[in-house]
Amino acid sequence: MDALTIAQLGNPILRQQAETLTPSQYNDYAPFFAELEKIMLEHNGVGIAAPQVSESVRAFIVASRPNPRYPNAPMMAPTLMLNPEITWQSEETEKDWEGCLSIPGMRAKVSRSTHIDVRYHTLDGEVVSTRMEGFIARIFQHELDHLNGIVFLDRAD
Ligand SMILES: O=C(CSC(=O)[C@H](Cc1ccccc1)CC(F)(F)F)c1ccccc1
Ligand SMILES: [Zn+2]
Repeated sequence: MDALTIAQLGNPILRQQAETLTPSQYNDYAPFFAELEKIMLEHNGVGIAAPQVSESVRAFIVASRPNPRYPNAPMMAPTLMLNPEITWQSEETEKDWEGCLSIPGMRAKVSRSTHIDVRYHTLDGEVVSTRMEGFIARIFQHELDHLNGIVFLDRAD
């Protein structure tokens, strides 16, 4: 597999509805997901969605960690989420800064639900249902938007 590159705003791939992955595809995509995590870390991202490297499938990585903008962000191991969904989201929202590897140099404040219930599949086919809050919930909502052709500037207040 040749090196992945990050699609920039204007690339139509970022405006597509990504395709659901079938469990039989999970293992075929394992090498791609490893590359996806690598390029996210190379760019100091706290998340990345498959369409951002021109693979329009419903998968992303969430990798919260403390950073200058969110010093008390929780430290979490990069987590690959397949066919992710929000099953409930709080009415309560919070505005905060976001960035995007596909829109370098831009920052904007975006309102996101402060609490969400999510469901996703892991590479070994487990179904995970859990509640997220705060910065991790923000990253999840940002990445899920990428699977639906939405970028954070579309939601900037
Ligand atoms: O500029 C970045 C990297 S942008 C980033 O990591 C995106 C994820 C993200 C950053 C901040 C809030 C929500 C999501 C990754 C993307 F573009 F692939 F989705 C940043 C990192 C931490 C906090 C704020 C900004
Ligand atoms: Zn983004």
